[in-house]
Amino acid sequence: MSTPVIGVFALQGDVREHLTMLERSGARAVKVRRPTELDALDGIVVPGGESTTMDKLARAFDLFDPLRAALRDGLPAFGTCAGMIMLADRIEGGTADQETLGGLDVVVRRNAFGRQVDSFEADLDVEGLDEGFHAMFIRAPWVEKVGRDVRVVATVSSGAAMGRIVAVRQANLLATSFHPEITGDHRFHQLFVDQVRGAGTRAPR
Ligand SMILES: NC(=O)CC[C@H](N)C(=O)O
Repeated sequence: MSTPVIGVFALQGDVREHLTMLERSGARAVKVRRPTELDALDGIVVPGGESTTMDKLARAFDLFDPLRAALRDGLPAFGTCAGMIMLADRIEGGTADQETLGGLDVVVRRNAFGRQVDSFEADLDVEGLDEGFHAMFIRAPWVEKVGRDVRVVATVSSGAAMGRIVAVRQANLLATSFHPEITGDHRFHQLFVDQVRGAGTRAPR
C-alpha cells in the first residue's frame, strides 16, 4: 500500500486535528459522514468528543451498523477518548440507552478520573515508542478490564491514577483514553498509520 487512505469519523468530535496528524504521518486523511464513504478507507479514526452524542448521530446518519460491520471485517480503527468508549465492548457509567460499536474486549469506565480532575496531563511510557509521550486527558475514560487478546500499550505512571490502563491494542483496533491529536506529537498517529500499512489491502466489501 503506498499512501493509505484514513477516514476520520466526522459527525461529532475534534476532527481537524486528527486530519492534520494523519497527513503528517504519511496518510491521506478524509472526513467520513456517509456510509458509502467507508468503502474507500484503509483505516478510520473515531475521535474524542461525547460518546453519547456520537452514538446517537451515528445511528441517525445510518453510519452505526455499516461502521460496526466494517470493524468486524477488519477495518483498522483508532479510537481516542470518546472514540475509545465507542470501540469498547462494555462500558461503565454510560447512559441507559448508550450503545457502542464494540470490537475491543474491554470494560471502559466513562469520566473515570472524576469530575474534579476534568482534564490533566501526564507523561506516559508507551509500548512501541522509544521516548515517553506527553498525554492530555479531557473527561477521560480508563480501561477497567481487558480480555485475553488485548495488549496494554500504556498505563499512568504516577499520581493517584497510577497503574490505570490508558492505551490498548487488539487485532485491528487501537484506542487511547487521551487526546494524542492535540499535543503536536504525531507518533501515536504514526503507530496507527504503520499498523494500517501492515494490515495491507482488505478485500472489497
Ligand atoms: N474528551 C472526550 O472525548 C470525553 C469523553 C466523554 N466524557 C464521553 O463520555 O464521551
